[in-house]
Amino acid sequence: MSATLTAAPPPATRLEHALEIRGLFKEYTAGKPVLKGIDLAVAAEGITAIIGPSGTGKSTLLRCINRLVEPTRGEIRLRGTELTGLRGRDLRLARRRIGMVFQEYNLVERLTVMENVLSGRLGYVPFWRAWLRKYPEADIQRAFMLLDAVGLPEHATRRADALSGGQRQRVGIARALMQRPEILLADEPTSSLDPRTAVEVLELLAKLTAAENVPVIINIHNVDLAKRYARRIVGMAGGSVIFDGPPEALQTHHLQAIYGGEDWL
Ligand SMILES: Nc1ncnc2c1ncn2[C@@H]1O[C@H](COP(=O)(O)OP(=O)(O)OP(=O)(O)O)[C@@H](O)[C@H]1O
Repeated sequence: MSATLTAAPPPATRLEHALEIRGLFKEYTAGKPVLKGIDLAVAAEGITAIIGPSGTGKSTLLRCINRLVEPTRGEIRLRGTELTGLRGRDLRLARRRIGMVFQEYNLVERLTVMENVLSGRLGYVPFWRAWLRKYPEADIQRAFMLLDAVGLPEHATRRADALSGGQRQRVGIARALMQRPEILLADEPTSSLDPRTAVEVLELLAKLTAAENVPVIINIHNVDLAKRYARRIVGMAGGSVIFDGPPEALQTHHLQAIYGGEDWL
């Protein structure tokens, strides 16, 4: 199916978009595209949830945005900056504008919680400062503020490997916000967490990103959570966007089109 089932959210001017993706293709193997011409404009605020079956290209899409995966062709603009084709220093500068939260947290296990949060500034501080762990005082103050905001003020000096999954993901969120990103990408951030902790983590993510005016794109398997926290749902199937609209517009027949079949509903 190639047509999008529901019209995109109301038209907005270019300035209202944090990110614009046009005609994005990704082929890991020549001639076998995983992403088949994605067009997506992401508003400068709120959570956009990407749902879709395993293997449909959701992670590939997020990873094309921060160039962990090299797009085959197409355009990706972050507030006007074309990201595809950037190299070296320009790519590093662009990457620090994009925060990332991972399913498996990606913390440095042997470092403290505070050091992990401060590592969000690695793209900004000179190498020697990071090496000597001499971060500017303003960064340290902000790290304490963020640790407080994610509910872990008393854990600053604990090693990351001493934390629970939910606590680790809170550190992951604090680290991403430490970057002061212009957009935050979250790839299945709650898939490794129990249902209650997943809600707590999403609640926190929604609250903090709203407070800091950071738009979020989240890949998420749990459709109920997507509908609860996102202002926009993007449904992918077979490497294409086949639904794009507000949560209340997502109906059973859309889910059947996205995930296939009907016996599971
Ligand atoms: N590095 C890679 N090299 C080759 N193929 C890859 C690579 N990464 C992903 N793929 C393939 O691309 C397709 C899309 O994978 P991707 O991880 O983007 O899907 P997904 O929708 O995020 O899946 P899931 O929900 O299970 O995480 C899959 O067929 C996968 O096997």
